[in-house]
Amino acid sequence: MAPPRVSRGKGPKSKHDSDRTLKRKRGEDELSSLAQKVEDLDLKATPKSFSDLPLSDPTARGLAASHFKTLTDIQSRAINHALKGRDILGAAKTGSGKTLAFLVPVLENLYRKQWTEYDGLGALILAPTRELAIQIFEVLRKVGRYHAFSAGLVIGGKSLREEQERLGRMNILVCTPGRMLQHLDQTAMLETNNMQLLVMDEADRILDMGFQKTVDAIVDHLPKKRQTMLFSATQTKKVGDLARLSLQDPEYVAVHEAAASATPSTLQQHYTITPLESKLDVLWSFIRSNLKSKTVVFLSSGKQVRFVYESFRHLQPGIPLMHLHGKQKQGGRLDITTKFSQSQHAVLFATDVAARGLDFPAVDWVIQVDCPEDSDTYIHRVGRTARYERVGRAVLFLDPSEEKGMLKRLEQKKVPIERINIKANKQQSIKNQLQNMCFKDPELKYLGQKAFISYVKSIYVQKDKEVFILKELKLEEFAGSLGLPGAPRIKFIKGDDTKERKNSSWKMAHLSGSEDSDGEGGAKTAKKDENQVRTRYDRMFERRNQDVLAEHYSKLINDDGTLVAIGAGNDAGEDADEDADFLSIKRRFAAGDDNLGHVDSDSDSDSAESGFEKKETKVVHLDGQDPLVIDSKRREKLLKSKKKLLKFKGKGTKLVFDDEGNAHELYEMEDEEQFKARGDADTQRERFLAEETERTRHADLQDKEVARDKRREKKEKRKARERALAEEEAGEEDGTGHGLPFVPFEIPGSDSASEGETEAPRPSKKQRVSFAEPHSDSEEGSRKKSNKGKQVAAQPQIETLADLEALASGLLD
Ligand SMILES: Nc1ncnc2c1ncn2[C@@H]1O[C@H](COP(=O)(O)OP(=O)(O)OP(=O)(O)O)[C@@H](O)[C@H]1O
Repeated sequence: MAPPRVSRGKGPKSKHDSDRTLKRKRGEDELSSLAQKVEDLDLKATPKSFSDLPLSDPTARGLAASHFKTLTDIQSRAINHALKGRDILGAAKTGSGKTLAFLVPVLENLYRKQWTEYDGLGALILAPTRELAIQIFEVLRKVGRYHAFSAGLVIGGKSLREEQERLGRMNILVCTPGRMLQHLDQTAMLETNNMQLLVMDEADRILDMGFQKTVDAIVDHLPKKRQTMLFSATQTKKVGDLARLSLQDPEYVAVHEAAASATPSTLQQHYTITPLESKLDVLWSFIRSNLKSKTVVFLSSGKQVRFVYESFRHLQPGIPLMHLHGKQKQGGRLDITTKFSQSQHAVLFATDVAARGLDFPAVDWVIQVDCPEDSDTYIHRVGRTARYERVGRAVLFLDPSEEKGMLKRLEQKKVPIERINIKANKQQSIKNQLQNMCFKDPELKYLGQKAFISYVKSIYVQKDKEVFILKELKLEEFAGSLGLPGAPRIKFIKGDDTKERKNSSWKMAHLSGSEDSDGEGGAKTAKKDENQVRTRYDRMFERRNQDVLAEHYSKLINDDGTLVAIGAGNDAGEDADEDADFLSIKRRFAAGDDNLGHVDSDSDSDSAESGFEKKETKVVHLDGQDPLVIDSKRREKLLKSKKKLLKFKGKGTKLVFDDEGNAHELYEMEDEEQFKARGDADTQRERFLAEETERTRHADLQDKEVARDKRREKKEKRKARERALAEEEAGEEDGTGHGLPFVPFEIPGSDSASEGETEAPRPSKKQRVSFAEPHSDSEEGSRKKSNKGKQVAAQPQIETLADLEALASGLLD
């Protein structure tokens, strides 16, 4: 409870007191009337605009300032229920406005609970990708600009420590699951026992296999009693998922379940039968004939994206090209999303990292060059166009082997899609150009090889074998279409591949032969080559590619143990030997430095004869270690440092003495019979692990509890102090006594002090609520102005990429 305020002033004091009491009273009245309206909400009604909803003034103003007036279907059906605190399972088409459907209730429900800085974390919003989290955060900043909550973005990419320091102050967090879990595990300042709302955008993606465990662990940290909202464009009512999130009697708001199709009606969807080996030609022809469009092109892997981007860039199609995939650095990814959002005409090559949730404005086309893994992914990909009542077109390239299976899947999901044919006269082949480029540029060729391998691998691992039939793909031709002289061999299809090669035409065999000269042929064909006449051109080709490729072969193997390029067996073996040589210690040593260990020397007579400085190769024998060959100046120096040499010496053994003074090893084998009596080794190991895990978990919980208690105690004391101070200062002020409690929507990176604000007194809950109301006293104008100034200053403008990066790359930089 706030301590009684000490009255110090005279005459005007009582007037201010009564002003303040009046305002507080008005705030309370408005709040209770708002709560009553929410209570009375008719859940069967379908409101048309935001003004039909019982919303607080700050939210209503935020929505109006962001030009949101009418409600979309999902908003109209979900917000009512969510305002009443019900759990929601929301499914609606892509681009239908799901973000506001959960953000508005988050703001409102915390507002009605009079949430303040002291109440800690009130709402947690999870998104599957960093980009989506940033996007949600941006919308939150826009519509929540008149609220006084603090909000943060937790997406990794910044030091955990920096984030930790600020997390304790946040009311709303938008985050990716991995990073959030890290904080929940490690940040004692983060209190979640009071949390009110959990939201998951693209919930099905978050709940799929990759994130399941993380989500389980996050939910473990959250209070059981809370409101949970799940949203996605393709949601199922998986009982297991709902149970793991402890959803309570959720309202299932599925806007497209009743609809005739699962995709927006403004979206035209087509597919074309394009054999794998013609895909790049068709894509190129498409891009060349749509230079005045904005297009997103989906490919199955980051390596594919890189290769297509790099090779098309060389070919200069006459439209800006960009690429986005998960392996890019976060800064780069943001840079590209911003650039593509701002572009009028551009092509973005992307993996599924861009498939969900990203709201690129005005995309005309979505081209799916590689078949999506399932119909849900298809729906999310095409959803990058035709967003919020805009028109858009999507084309899916299907290999003949994929047609039947994929169309069946799409039909099951109510996706209306029609076949189109590519006009033959518009088609252009770039195969020769690609081959030429790969020939001249070994790096590009290497990228092509990686792209090939990753594509084949992606087909191999696909679950839906009715759609993805590896045997039916013409891989040699596909490799040729990427500009490669032959298909890199892949271990898991070795059997098929060998058979195929045996049966392949002479021409194909010849092609593989020429690959051999390139260092890519198999051992068999290499032998054949010895008898063949090699032209000068062949030799030039060999020389041109040798070095770079030799390096890349080893990479091909190292990156993924299962993949081997043709002929890499030989070459890689050599490389491996070379590597081994490179790593072994062979150094020169000048005599006289045998301060550690025993030294054998072996003089270099050639160098002595030649008159150069005499050097010796020596071998130092260290106790219990392999001998060290000393043959370099660096090693000479090293030998002078006992400390450095210590790392080459064996570690001492620690002995323990029993009561009789007998020495024992620290760990000794126990009596075998005794050991066996306790059960077999596996059971004992499991038991030991279980006990240790439990012990650690228990200790961890205790540590956290202690840390939390300390923090809570500190916080209570601070609160009491600040309340007293606030009351006192409010009494001394001439004006209304209401200050901006703390920076609204505190942004990662914003520093309120640096924006010229002095420390504002901490308000009580009641003050915060009444702050949202217009001031009516004589100084209202000036106060309003100054507050407005603060709000504007505190709302960082995202104009440049650097701003966005600063915003995104972690919490409160
Ligand atoms: N009530 C509204 N009035 C006008 N525009 C809106 C409204 N609600 C959302 N929008 C706009 O519609 C677009 C799509 O919204 P949003 O990103 O929330 O869609 P979504 O359903 O989450 O899509 P996805 O499933 O792809 O994530 C955004 O540009 C947003 O600004």
